Amino acid sequence: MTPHNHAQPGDYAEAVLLPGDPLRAKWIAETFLTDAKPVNSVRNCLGFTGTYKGKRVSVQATGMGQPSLSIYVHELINSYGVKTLIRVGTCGGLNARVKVRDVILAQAASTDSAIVKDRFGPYNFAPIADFGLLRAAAEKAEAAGLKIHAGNMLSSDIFYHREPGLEGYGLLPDHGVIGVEMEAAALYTLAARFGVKALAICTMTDCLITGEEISADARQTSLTDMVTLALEVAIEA
Ligand SMILES: O=P(O)(O)O[C@H]1O[C@H](CO)[C@@H](O)[C@H]1O
Ligand SMILES: O=c1cc[nH]c(=O)[nH]1
Repeated sequence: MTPHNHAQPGDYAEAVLLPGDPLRAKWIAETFLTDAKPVNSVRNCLGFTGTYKGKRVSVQATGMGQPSLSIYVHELINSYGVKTLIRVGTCGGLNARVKVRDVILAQAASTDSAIVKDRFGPYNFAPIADFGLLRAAAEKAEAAGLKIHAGNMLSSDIFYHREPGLEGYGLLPDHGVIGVEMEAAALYTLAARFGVKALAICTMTDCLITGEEISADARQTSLTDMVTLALEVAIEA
């Protein structure tokens, strides 16, 4: 069907979860979905469709970074008719309020990426989450007693900055940017361009202030909270 996806038309549900990691996509399909079937394995960027609480839902890995996510998201929207895209990612923490294992809803996504900046000429476009998805996620998290933070995420093209810790992020932490990952701004920009809904939910796995990192076991548990929240939002979108 596309250079990056051999799924057939109709293979994807209208709502798709988007982890960066293909093995996280497999884990989500095997752990949370009923009757999950593989729909894509081109480049090992795995995709699956199954059901959650009786509703059809898919999961598709995007790889790391905004160019990679943009390819998968562009094709999911334009070749497979996907209408709701929810990223389920990991992120670094830029604010002392956010503790490892906390879940962040990316209300907006700042970026250093040319993939967003170069599109709008003299304007600074503000990539934002779909308000309905954001509100649903906040309400469901609260009802479940899950601690969340909603705020401005940084989607950076750079994982390893030259400067250590927070120094690589300039004035952003002082302006309320609470976490750093590598995809949400491109996801929000594509969703805006094609008139579909998107939200990025991330678990904070490494704090750039304290250096604290999440263990493999704890990571699994925390990702369960995030994935369950994303699935609950996806089936009602
Ligand atoms: O865990 P994922 O979803 O891949 O997200 C984060 O992890 C990767 C970097 O380690 C980047 O893709 C970043 O956005
Ligand atoms: O992109 C990412 C993801 C996790 N931690 C970081 O510092 N950056």
